[in-house]
Amino acid sequence: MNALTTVPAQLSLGDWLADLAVQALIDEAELSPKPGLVDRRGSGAHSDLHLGLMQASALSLWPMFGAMADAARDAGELSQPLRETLGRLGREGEADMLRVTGGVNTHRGAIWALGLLTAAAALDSSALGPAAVALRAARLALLPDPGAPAGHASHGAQVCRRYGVHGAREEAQLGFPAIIRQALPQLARSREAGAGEQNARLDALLAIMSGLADTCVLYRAGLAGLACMQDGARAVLEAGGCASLAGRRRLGELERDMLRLRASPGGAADLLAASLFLDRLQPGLPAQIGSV
Ligand SMILES: CC(C)(COP(=O)(O)OP(=O)(O)OC[C@H]1O[C@@H](n2cnc3c(N)ncnc32)[C@H](O[C@H]2O[C@H](COP(=O)(O)OP(=O)(O)OP(=O)(O)O)[C@@H](O)[C@H]2O)[C@@H]1O)[C@@H](O)C(=O)NCCC(=O)NCCS
Ligand SMILES: Nc1ncnc2[nH]cnc12
Repeated sequence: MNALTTVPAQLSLGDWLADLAVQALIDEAELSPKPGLVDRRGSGAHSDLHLGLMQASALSLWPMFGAMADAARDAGELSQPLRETLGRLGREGEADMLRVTGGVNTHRGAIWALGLLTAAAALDSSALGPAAVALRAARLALLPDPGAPAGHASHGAQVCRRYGVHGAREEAQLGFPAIIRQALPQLARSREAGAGEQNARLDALLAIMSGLADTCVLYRAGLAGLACMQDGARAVLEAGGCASLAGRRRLGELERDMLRLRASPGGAADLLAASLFLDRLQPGLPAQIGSV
């Protein structure tokens, strides 16, 4: 029994969804060994991040996810005012995150992906299958966000323009294909093959990395770095995945390459957290979550 399976009678839909979102972020951060990323072993390719900071950052986002879910439940339908509220809550959540981390960007992409998915889940808690939730999130992401600051050239915006790739915005607008077509099917296959839960989650991360245009990797290591990440991740899966000796050797090689390039797949990590969130939603609403 744990806090996720023992749902107290008083938990509201927003509290439940916020719990799942934060737990997914903590599970992602703690999952080890992840190539180039912060995990239980250390800081990966980062000099300003560590596990404690990732955990504190994840916890700081709980009120924001709850507020996004409540806003969506109250709105009851996809609408422009709801999109504007979510944008405002996302920016406020980002400011809270930066206060907690002393200005380090830990979870910007996760606020975006998990914020949309949390709101999408709350919009219709009778349809919590991954594809249905991702589709509602995509429809939210397609609505304009007039409150977004103009003229800010984020890392993602810079490399999307330079290399002509799709970044976090388009991933959401397309209905999270990296999650729906790569991560969740791989998670199911690896579990089915008896890989064990941690190896299955690592395999899901690698499935995302094998195709994603991760703008964090592109910003630090360019197209050659991105190709190295994608090829290396595919090689681990083709060798048998993280539960196999050959796959583990390939994972070690990928890690050495990522550290040499100072490349960290932060976008893929966010999408793994979003995948774990959708995976936990699949059984549907627990009976104890009612009209609170
Ligand atoms: C619309 C936004 C998504 C803005 O997106 P944009 O691409 O313009 O901006 P970025 O600031 O680059 O943020 C995108 C973050 O998304 C993650 N990501 C990257 N590639 C992908 C992808 N292909 N698909 C999905 N997600 C992706 C990634 O987040 C992780 O990386 C962060 C660290 O990044 P960065 O600071 O660039 O990297 P460092 O190397 O550490 O920096 P240096 O040390 O080198 O200086 C980390 O936080 C991870 O989370 C990208 O960073 C959206 O963000 C937006 O509009 N937000 C405003 C409010 C809003 O609407 N909120 C949500 C409402 S529901
Ligand atoms: N585990 C992790 N390491 C580095 N950046 C990240 N962004 C999201 N999760 C991350």
